[in-house]
Amino acid sequence: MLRLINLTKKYGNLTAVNGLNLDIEDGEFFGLLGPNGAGKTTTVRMISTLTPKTSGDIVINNESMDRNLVAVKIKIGVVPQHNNLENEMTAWENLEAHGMLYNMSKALRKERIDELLEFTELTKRKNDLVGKYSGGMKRKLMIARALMHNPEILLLDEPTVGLDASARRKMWDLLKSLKSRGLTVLLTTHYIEEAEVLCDRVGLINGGALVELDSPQKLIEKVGKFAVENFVNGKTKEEFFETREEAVAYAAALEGSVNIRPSNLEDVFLKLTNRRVES
Ligand SMILES: Nc1ncnc2c1ncn2[C@@H]1O[C@H](COP(=O)(O)OP(=O)(O)OP(=O)(O)O)[C@@H](O)[C@H]1O
Repeated sequence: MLRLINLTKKYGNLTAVNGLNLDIEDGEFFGLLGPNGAGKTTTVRMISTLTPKTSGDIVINNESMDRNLVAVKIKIGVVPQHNNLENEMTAWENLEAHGMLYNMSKALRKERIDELLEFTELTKRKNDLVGKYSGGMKRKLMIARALMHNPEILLLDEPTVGLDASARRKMWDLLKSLKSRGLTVLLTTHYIEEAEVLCDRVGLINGGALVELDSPQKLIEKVGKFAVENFVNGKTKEEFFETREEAVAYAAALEGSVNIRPSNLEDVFLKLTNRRVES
C-alpha cells in the first residue's frame, strides 16, 4: 500500500501541496485529477524523491521513506511528464542503462528488455535512436524503462499529454494492460476522460488539497447521472438529475437550446470547485 500522510510542500509562501492524506491499495489504479497548478506533479515528484517534501510522510508497505529511502525507492517506477530519455541512444541502450543503474544482472536485463520492448510494441525499432521516435513511442519507452526494475508502484505524470487522439487511445490500452500485471498505479491527469476510462478511484485535487475521493461512477452519481445544458441569453446553465425522466421533464419547460447528456467527472469538479479542470 502507498500511504501519503499529511504530505505538504511549500515553495516559499506558496503551499503547492497542503496536508495530503491518501491510501492507495495494492493493485489499484488511482488517478489524481485537477487543473494546472493543482499540485499533481509536485505530489508525484515528492513520492519519486525528486522534490524534497516540506513535511508529512510517504509510506510504502509500512516502510517510511524517511527511514529507508533506498528500499522504498526501488519499489517505485516513475514516468515523468517530460521526456528525459537519452535521445542519442537507442531504445535498447536506454533500457540497458536503467537496468545497470539498478544493478540488474546481464541475463535479467536482457530478459526484461526483450519482454518490455514486446509489451510496448517497440521491438522492431529497438536499435533506432530515440531522438527519431514519435511522441507516443517515446512515452511508451518511458513506461518500459520505469518497469525495468520490476517496481510494485508505477507513478505516471500526465502520461498522454501532447499525444494525438489515436496515440492517446493506444496508450490507454497499454495502461489498461498494466492492471493485469498487478501493479499499483498512481496517475496524474487533467483529462477527465482518461481518469474515467482508467481509474478505479479518483482524487480531485485543487489548490494542493483533495476536494473529493471516490470511484468515477460514485462521484458522478453524487452530482446526478444526467445533465441538462441550457444555452440561453449567451450563457450555458447546467442542472443535474438522478434520472433521465426528471431531466427530460425539466428540459421540456426550458427556452433556448437544450441538450441532455450523461454527467461526467468534469461536472463533479465544476460543482465542487467552480472551476474547469481543463483550464
Ligand atoms: N520549483 C517550483 N518553484 C516554485 N513553485 C513551484 C515549483 N514547482 C511548482 N510550483 C508551484 O506549485 C503549484 C503546483 O504545481 P504543480 O506543477 O504541482 O501542479 P500540477 O497540478 O502538476 O499542474 P500541471 O498540470 O500544470 O502540471 C503551482 O502553483 C506551481 O506554480
